[in-house]
Amino acid sequence: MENLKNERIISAGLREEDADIESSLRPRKLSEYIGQDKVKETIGIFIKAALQRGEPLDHVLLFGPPGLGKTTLANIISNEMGVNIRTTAGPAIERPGDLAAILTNLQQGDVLFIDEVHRLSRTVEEILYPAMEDFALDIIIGKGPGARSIRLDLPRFTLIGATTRAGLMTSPLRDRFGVISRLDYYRPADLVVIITRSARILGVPINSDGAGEIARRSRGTPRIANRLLKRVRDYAQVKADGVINREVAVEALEFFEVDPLGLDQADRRVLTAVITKFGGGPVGLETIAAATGEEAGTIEDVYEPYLLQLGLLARTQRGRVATPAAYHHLGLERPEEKQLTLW
Ligand SMILES: Nc1ncnc2c1ncn2[C@@H]1O[C@H](COP(=O)(O)OP(=O)(O)OP(=O)(O)O)[C@@H](O)[C@H]1O
Repeated sequence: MENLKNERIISAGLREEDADIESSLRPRKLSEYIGQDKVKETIGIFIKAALQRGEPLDHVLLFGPPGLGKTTLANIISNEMGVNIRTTAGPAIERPGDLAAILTNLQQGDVLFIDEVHRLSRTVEEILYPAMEDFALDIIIGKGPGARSIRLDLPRFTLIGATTRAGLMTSPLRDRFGVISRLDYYRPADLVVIITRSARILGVPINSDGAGEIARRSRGTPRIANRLLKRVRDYAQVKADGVINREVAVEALEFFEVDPLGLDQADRRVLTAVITKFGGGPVGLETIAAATGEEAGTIEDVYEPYLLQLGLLARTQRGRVATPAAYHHLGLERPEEKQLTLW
């Protein structure tokens, strides 16, 4: 499923093709971080207060869908605090010893960024509790009745945890973060600013209508916006004069089969099946899966969230239902309307 998610041009996950531009496009200062005003303001206040007191920043938990800028924000925080950042991810820390090694190598004030923090194992998490709370590491020496615990002091550090699934985190871990910030999908106007900035850095000529068209089809996600910009740039270079205006953007995105709402063919196939094969629903997930040749889990995790968010699909107790907006978007007639025309 991970693979399938990533095969799509509009997937929010990190793809190999993003790697070359992601680091060059990443804003370095809080003032360059676009959108997410509430999060930016909150973090800005905490950074300022910590700097004034000459103390490390409290632990920060960032949560929200992939590609919205959690890693970017963690790097900005360390930059603004003037400290080093050490980056790792939940699944990469397999044993308690791995985490102990990382923690004992930190300097005073350093940021430890743990992506996918909800995927830490319980035994690793238990090492983290005293580390976050008391800046201490409890080590057990020996085995059986003779075993004893010694406490090692750690430098005062800031843990920044990132997760797409805050609900999967244990509450003892969640409770140890002093600052919890939720990142939300970006408004098209913010994405226009991000796309225009990225185009400037990449040296791509674009006007505001061109940026607007890419923004509307980017699913509220900067990572997708930057990826679409790159694809449209190639198209503009080969099929037009290199300049991205609305016409070129529309043509290119249609060529890549990303429609005006940011849906690709796979999203439309699911939606069309609900309408044309099941009269618009309600229809169960398993039945949609059988009709489209996808797995039920994939539909639920990959396709459905964005369709629900756009209000094209609704979840009812009896199954999934296509909304009037879905008929409208696909240019299909609703059954009631058909009856009316018959009369
Ligand atoms: N607020 C922003 N302003 C400008 N660019 C942004 C912003 N947020 C993200 N980006 C761009 O989007 C790309 C993806 O961001 P980032 O890697 O931080 O996402 P993420 O939320 O950590 O995703 P994941 O958790 O999937 O790794 C970055 O290359 C960055 O250039």
